[in-house]
Amino acid sequence: MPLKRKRFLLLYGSQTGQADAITEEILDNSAAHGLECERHCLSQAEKKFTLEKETCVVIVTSTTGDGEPPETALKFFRRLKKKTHSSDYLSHLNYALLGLGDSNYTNFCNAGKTLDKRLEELGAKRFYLSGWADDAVGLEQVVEPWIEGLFPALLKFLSFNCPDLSGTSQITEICEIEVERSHFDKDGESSDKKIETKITESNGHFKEKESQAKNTTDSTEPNSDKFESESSSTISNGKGLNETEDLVKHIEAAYLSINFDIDQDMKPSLLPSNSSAVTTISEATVIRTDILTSKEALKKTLRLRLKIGEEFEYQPGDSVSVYCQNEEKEVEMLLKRLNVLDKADIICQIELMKDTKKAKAPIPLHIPTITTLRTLFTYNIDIREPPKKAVIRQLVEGTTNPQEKRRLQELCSKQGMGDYTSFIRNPEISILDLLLAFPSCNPDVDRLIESLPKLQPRPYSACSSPLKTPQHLDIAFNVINIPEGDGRSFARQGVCTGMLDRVTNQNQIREETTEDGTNTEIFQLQISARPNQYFRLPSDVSIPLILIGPGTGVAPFVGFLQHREMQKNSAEFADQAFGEIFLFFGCRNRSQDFLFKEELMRLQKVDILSKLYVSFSREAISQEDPKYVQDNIKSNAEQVLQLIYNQKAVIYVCGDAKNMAKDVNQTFMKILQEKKEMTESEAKSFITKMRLERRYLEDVWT
Ligand SMILES: Cc1cc2nc3c(=O)[nH]c(=O)nc-3n(C[C@H](O)[C@H](O)[C@H](O)COP(=O)(O)O)c2cc1C
Repeated sequence: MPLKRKRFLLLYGSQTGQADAITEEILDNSAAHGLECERHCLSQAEKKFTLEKETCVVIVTSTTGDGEPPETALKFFRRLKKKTHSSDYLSHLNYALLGLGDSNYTNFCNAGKTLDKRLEELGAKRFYLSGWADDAVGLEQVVEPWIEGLFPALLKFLSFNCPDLSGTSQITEICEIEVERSHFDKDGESSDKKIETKITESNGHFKEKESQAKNTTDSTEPNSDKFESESSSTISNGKGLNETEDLVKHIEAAYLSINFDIDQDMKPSLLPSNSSAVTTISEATVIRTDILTSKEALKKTLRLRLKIGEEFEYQPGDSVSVYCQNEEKEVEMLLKRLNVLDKADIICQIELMKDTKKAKAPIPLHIPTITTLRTLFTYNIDIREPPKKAVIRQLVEGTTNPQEKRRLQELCSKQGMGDYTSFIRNPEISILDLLLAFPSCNPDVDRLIESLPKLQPRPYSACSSPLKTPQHLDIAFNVINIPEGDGRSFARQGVCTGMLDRVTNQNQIREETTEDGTNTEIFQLQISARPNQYFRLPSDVSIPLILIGPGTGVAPFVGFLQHREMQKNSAEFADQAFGEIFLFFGCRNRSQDFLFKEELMRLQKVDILSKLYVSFSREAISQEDPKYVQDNIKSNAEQVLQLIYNQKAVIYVCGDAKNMAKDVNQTFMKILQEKKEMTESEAKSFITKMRLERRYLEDVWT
């Protein structure tokens, strides 16, 4: 009788596909370690798996929104949260947890951390140290060592707990695993030091012993040259090719094949039939496009008016996901570089390879089975995202020139982590850039389809109110322009903002007007609603609002203000007192990028907006002139604190997470210390309390 393989359950909660891809990798590695792995999305709880029946689970979950679990995991989290669960509810369960997050957000890895805490509260035991991977510095810095250490931990745990092997159900032996990981303190602040963490398990408890080690990523500086520069010797550290090869992980087993020998009358589909399993996709028509910035402005900001169907529901504060497509020219260049231009428009079928060695390989959810290569690379696959190391590993296979091969090996090796960050991740190198820089690399298209990620829809905040324009929804965004250089072989626009700019180009209007405008049907878009559970107006209209949104961060607040205007004018709220609204907006220059200027001034005139504070960063001459939103918050500290203290105002922050949201937070800390004579820790607790009460809300992006 064949020996029964040791089994574990693998779960993922993913918003944009990274946790999904990471668990794919774990699944792929499981068979090689002689383990049986059952992988499910957290949305499948109670359908495909039940935690109550499991003994060993590995969970990878990201965080989204303002510290929330991915949408697909919400139900799972809610179920675990139930107060009726006893403290030994999951005492039979042993788990390993990897949280994905981004330390630019205040609640770093909050979903993972909340889950970790809850599992512990319910009696589950960790058999491996929880990892917190940071997208701000590169997930792989934690993910790779975490996965490397996971398998020995799993094998050790399952050996002692697998009845057919040891006959014991208790962990009796000390499990010692060494992992290197980036370290984050309790507040989610990223430390630039690499921590060597020694985990020692004894009777189900872990002790952490930390010693600082050198940060490997700071040894190389970005280099704008092609990749075969002298820096290759920096990575290889004097070691020969064979030694580097040892460190390149195995290539995932091939599992997809493209069949061109099919009925050419079949209709290719743009989206796979199962792509809308969780989300409802609706049609919207762009009926008006305004340029909100002047010709002289550094960036072009567009406002698009979308005609939506009755079924499309949203609230101010919500976002809308726009399904986008890659630029025609870029797709053409890539297909050409892959030597498949001659087959690009032939209808083909994407099939599972009959003899694949990949365990339980499904056709990825984002890939339609009947398609053409051009359709696939235009609508379904992300060709811009810097190639992950798994993709580079595949490129190594298809590369003939030894020097190029070696360089690619280095870039996806453990030692090449620093170079990967400097040369691929930071300059946002695309698969096409990489292929153009490595001319002897000719990968199989089938393999690339397997490993390139899904082209994700892009979220934009609604900047309108359904009360004011029930048939329309407005969005506003900067058109992203990325220059050539730093390894990028050509100048490009952002995938979605570039697409929206191109398709509306002929119909863009510059003067801002508040009238309904043209109703020419410009372009048909596919969209889905992305509700923002907390970033909403309070139902009590008497609560004052402090809105902080420089640049396009002001977008949701235009929706908030229009909504309040409609409420104020309606019979339903006739006898109600409305709370004050302060808006802190910031831009470079009043004549160039004062977005929604007319509309905001109108809203102030009709007394919806109580105070409009605008800072112009490029106009400030003296030290006293407010440069940024936080400067205006500081100079109006008394009034702001009065609203917060005496009237329980809600603070909303929207825009750049990297600098602005952090600076605003710091400013509130400072004014609380200065004006309310708090200590630093009291001010911190005050803001934390406001966050917990959902009175300090952020909708920020990196
Ligand atoms: C809209 C949005 C909101 C996010 N909010 C947070 C957050 O509050 N805390 C955090 O640590 N990471 C946050 N992130 C970062 C993601 O967790 C991180 O990029 C992760 O790798 C995504 O994994 P996924 O693709 O599996 O969802 C956010 C990302 C996006 C796009």
